[in-house]
Amino acid sequence: MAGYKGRMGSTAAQMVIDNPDFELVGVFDARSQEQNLGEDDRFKGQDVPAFHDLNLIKTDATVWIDFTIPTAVYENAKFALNHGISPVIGTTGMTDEQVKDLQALAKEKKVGGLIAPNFGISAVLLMQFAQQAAKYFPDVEIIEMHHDDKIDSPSGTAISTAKKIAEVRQPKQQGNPDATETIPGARGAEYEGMRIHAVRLPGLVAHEEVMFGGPGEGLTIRQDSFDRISFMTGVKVAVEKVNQYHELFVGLENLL
Ligand SMILES: NC(=O)C1=CN([C@@H]2O[C@H](COP(=O)(O)OP(=O)(O)OC[C@H]3O[C@@H](n4cnc5c(N)ncnc54)[C@H](OP(=O)(O)O)[C@@H]3O)[C@@H](O)[C@H]2O)C=CC1
Ligand SMILES: O=C(O)C1=N[C@H](C(=O)O)C[C@H](O)C1
Repeated sequence: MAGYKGRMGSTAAQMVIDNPDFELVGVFDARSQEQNLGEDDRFKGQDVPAFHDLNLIKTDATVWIDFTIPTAVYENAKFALNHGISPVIGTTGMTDEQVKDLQALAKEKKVGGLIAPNFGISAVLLMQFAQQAAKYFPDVEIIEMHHDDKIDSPSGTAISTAKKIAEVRQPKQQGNPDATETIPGARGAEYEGMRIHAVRLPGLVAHEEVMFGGPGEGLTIRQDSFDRISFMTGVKVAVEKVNQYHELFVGLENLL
């Protein structure tokens, strides 16, 4: 469990501990000085080795769960694949090239893995519904909303949503071609003509709206994660199934 000190990593570590079919055999966090998970007040009584240096990890783990940071996840996933450990990656922010590299490595090593920008069922369905709607409504704006500790934007879920829409939509510049921004950035990020907006506020967890517009009508699709427990069903499914495969999938829907 890489990132076990964090919001998602600690939630996922608890899910693994609580599941009689799983065994938590190690935790990894770059900055923590703990030698054992049990030193963390949230996990008193646990006896699980804690690692802090990728190169010093010795483990018989079969699955590597990663909820870390965008600048660390690629090397973490490469380590896992090179050691025959199936990565279950929730961490967002990798480049398309990094993902392609990991997929090639997984094929070479014949190790199954999953990168899922969102393990929430509501988010997986939102992305599928948005792709369906985009066939009829090419004008779309994505508004993702998260807690104000999130470091990356737009969210991996919003980027994944835009990519799924782009699969069924011709690139199209939206709005007035002569439009100007009185304040730079007012129209948000742009992806193949679509606009993506990132809201960061305390009190939020993870939410996304996809707004479509057409002549005289509109369609809004929304998903909400009110608690990080919402991601755990997807993580559990991924941990149970990923070893059955010999390639690295992108998107939880590939395992559902
Ligand atoms: N796919 C999904 O369903 C979801 C994905 N996410 C993604 O998960 C990631 C983590 O989110 P969140 O838990 O909120 O973030 P946090 O900042 O709470 O947790 C990140 C953790 O990673 C640790 N870390 C940093 N560098 C390394 C490293 N090199 N190796 C191991 N651990 C490291 C941090 O340690 P330290 O604090 O000591 O620096 C921290 O404990 C983000 O990319 C987010 O987008 C979040 C929710 C759902
Ligand atoms: O940082 C978060 O919290 C989340 N990040 C993921 C993303 O970037 O899409 C998934 C979810 O939205 C929560």
